[in-house]
Amino acid sequence: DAQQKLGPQLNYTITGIDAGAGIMGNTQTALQVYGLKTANWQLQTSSTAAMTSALNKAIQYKQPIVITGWQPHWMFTKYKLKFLKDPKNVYGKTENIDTITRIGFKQSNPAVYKFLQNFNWTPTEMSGIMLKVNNGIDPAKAAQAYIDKHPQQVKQWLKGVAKGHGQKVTIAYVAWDSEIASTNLVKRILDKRGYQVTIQAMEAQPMWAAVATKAADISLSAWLPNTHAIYAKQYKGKYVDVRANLHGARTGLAVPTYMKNINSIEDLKN
Ligand SMILES: C[SH](C)CC(=O)O
Repeated sequence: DAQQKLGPQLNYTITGIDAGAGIMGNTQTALQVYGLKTANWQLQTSSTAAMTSALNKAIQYKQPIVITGWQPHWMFTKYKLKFLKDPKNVYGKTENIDTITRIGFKQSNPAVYKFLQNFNWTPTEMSGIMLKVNNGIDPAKAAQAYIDKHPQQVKQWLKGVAKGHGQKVTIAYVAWDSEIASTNLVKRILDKRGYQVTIQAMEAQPMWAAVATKAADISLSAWLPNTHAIYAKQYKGKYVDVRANLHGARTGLAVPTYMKNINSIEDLKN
């Protein structure tokens, strides 16, 4: 009930995702700077799937829940959620999702590099594929459906991109819904253009390490300037930031809108 303190109702727990995600590091910082750690609050590490199923259950029973949330993501389409205000700006304002490559990729595969310079889309366009995959459609099929629906955009992305002859390309990503969408779309387009694309899912830190050690050629999943700042710093000089492939992303703590009296991270202490 509204009177009972939120902390005990939630066992002082924020429901998180995979440990290496930047949003998790930012949330640990938030626990410190908002004085929540001293108030017994903790961050539960799990996975995107576990977090979204906990969210689904809480909403089903109209129970309180605080999650690590981000846009673009289907959870904001499927459920009525709101970000908690972040007066200390721990999570930063809007984020970009950047495309990064290993050093030397432009020289070894100028055509695919050209594609990466062209590739960019909006949160709404990404959400189209994300929702299909969330509804159980195979990511490759959801990607093909996007290509069929956006022929002009795909033609633009392929402008000046020479056909491949089976050259191998490796894309590393983290299995967040947003990255499953972008990685499968780019794989599909480049495979059809004659390249042989392998996609590898891993945790965030190994993804950056894979590009930095040239184990992978590309990642479409660099959340910057804030969320992956720690990795960008750790691997400074060991990757090429080609461009933002999406603008207007965002991360933070989020709650269902029925939690009327919780509107800021500060309110968690009440
Ligand atoms: C969960 S967001 C997609 C990215 C991140 O937190 O590292």
